[in-house]
Amino acid sequence: MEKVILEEKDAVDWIYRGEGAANLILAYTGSSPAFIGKVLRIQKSQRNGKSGVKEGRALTTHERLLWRENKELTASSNREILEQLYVKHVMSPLLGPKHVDVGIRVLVTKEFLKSVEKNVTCHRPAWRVHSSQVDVNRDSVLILSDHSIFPDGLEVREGLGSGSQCVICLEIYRSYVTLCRLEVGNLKREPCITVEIKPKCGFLPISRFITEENAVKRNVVRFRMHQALKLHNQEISEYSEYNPLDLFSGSREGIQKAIEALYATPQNNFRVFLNGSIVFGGLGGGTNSTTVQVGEAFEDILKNFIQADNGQRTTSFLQLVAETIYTSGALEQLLEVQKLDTYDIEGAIHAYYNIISQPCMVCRELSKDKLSCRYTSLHSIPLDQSLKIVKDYLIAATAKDCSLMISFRPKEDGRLPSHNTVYLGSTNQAFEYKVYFIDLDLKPLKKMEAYYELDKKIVSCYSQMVKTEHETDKAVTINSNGSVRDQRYALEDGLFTEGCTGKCK
Ligand SMILES: O=P(O)(O)O[C@@H]1[C@@H](OP(=O)(O)O)[C@H](OP(=O)(O)O)[C@H](O)[C@H](OP(=O)(O)O)[C@H]1OP(=O)(O)O
Ligand SMILES: Nc1ncnc2c1ncn2[C@@H]1O[C@H](COP(=O)(O)OP(=O)(O)OP(=O)(O)O)[C@@H](O)[C@H]1O
Ligand SMILES: [Zn+2]
Repeated sequence: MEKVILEEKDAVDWIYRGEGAANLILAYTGSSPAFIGKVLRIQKSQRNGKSGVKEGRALTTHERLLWRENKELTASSNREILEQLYVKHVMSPLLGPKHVDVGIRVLVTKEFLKSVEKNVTCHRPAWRVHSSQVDVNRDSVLILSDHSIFPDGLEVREGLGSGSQCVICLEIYRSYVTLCRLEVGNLKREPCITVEIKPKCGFLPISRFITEENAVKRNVVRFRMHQALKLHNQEISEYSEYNPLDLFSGSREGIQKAIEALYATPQNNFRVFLNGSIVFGGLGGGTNSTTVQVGEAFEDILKNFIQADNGQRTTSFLQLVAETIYTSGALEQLLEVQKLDTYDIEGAIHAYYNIISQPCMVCRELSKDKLSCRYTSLHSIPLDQSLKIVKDYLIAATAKDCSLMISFRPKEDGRLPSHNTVYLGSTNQAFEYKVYFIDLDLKPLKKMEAYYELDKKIVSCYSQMVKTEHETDKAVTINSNGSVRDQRYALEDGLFTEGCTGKCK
């Protein structure tokens, strides 16, 4: 595989699958056994004249200091290779290698990247096209397993010659393919359904470095507070019902509640794919991503998958997802990694200034009465301790931002199971499943100040919203179970004006 170089002629075999802020994901439609069942992860650059979303250089001087104990990382002179090494040597051991695909880098020509860019543009959400493009200055891309299919179930049908039109997907192929774009990942005998979840932070911080005015952070989970700011910035149109504390609760009931809430308000936290094609949730990532929800038709999509009466399939499917999360235990591992953030940004930011040997901007801004020795003492800790605090904070940041892909296929009697099995009691069906973490990127050290600023904005916006709400005594409804109804936060935009100081990013 190392010797392979993807050239212009190969671009036609790769079709748009999805994207996030930094990467484009393409699925393979060609016939090379080396690529069947794989996706390409290609880095993008911003359309603002900068050379790349993430700088081409590997680690900065201060990052070298930060990661000095991880020799594999500091030895790398190239950011792309570094990203992969970070997943391999830092995140994979922490999350469990069976849930992480480190991938393989393959060389690409500039013409390949240019051609890919041209081919996929019409499939990308316009707002993503507007803000980013394929970074054609990269000389390699990452090949990963396609987590939304079970490639060992593929049946290769008779190929399509160059110039022929496929009767299934109606595309005219410019080179020979054995699987059309819709067939890649399409299991002939049984369908594969994949759920993608971006769980975000699953615990309440208890750090003693959280100031009194931010004490609300100890009681309200970050995701829910962030919703207020996103609503204010019109990045979302309604308040999510999802509470990460439920998903990470470790209880069947809590997980089930979280999955139902994600289904009700998916935003960029929940997507469903059928044989690799998105059938529920937003395409292209981001909270304002193109919506391709199918509403009630989702029942129909589940027809060949969940053996239940019409109207009952979605419920059973959500049960299956919840049961799998409970059984796999993957989220327990993820939570442990997230909890490496023990100081909270309000503590870690001081250690950051120690590392970069700059006067602490936070201590400088805290008025004398608020500047307790709790913070000043952080400036006299040994450098090693500062390095550990910030390193752990950044690892936790990766774990708070990654996603989980869970794929299912019905278990077949004749086939030796190659994956774990989960049983769905309501339909009396057994499924094979696999669970993978994706997007385990290294967070740059220089983001620490932005993290601190965003944290302040989130708390400020949320606190202002609650204050206004109490003052106006409106929109608080009590559910039959006694809990306060979440949608009360979907208040008019005008209510946020005082507390919110700007954009969240
Ligand atoms: O800061 P957050 O919690 O909003 O997370 C960012 C995500 O926003 P979200 O709230 O999940 O919609 C954001 O997701 P979207 O682009 O909004 O889909 C990114 O994942 C971002 O990471 P990076 O800058 O691409 O490395 C994420 O930034 P990090 O904080 O993980 O660095
Ligand atoms: N290995 C994979 N198999 C199948 N689909 C994938 C895979 N990796 C990513 N995807 C799809 O592509 C989308 C974008 O990928 P990814 O999260 O890696 O991009 P990103 O730019 O790093 O995201 P972010 O905005 O969080 O930085 C994912 O949300 C997922 O739907
Ligand atoms: Zn300080």
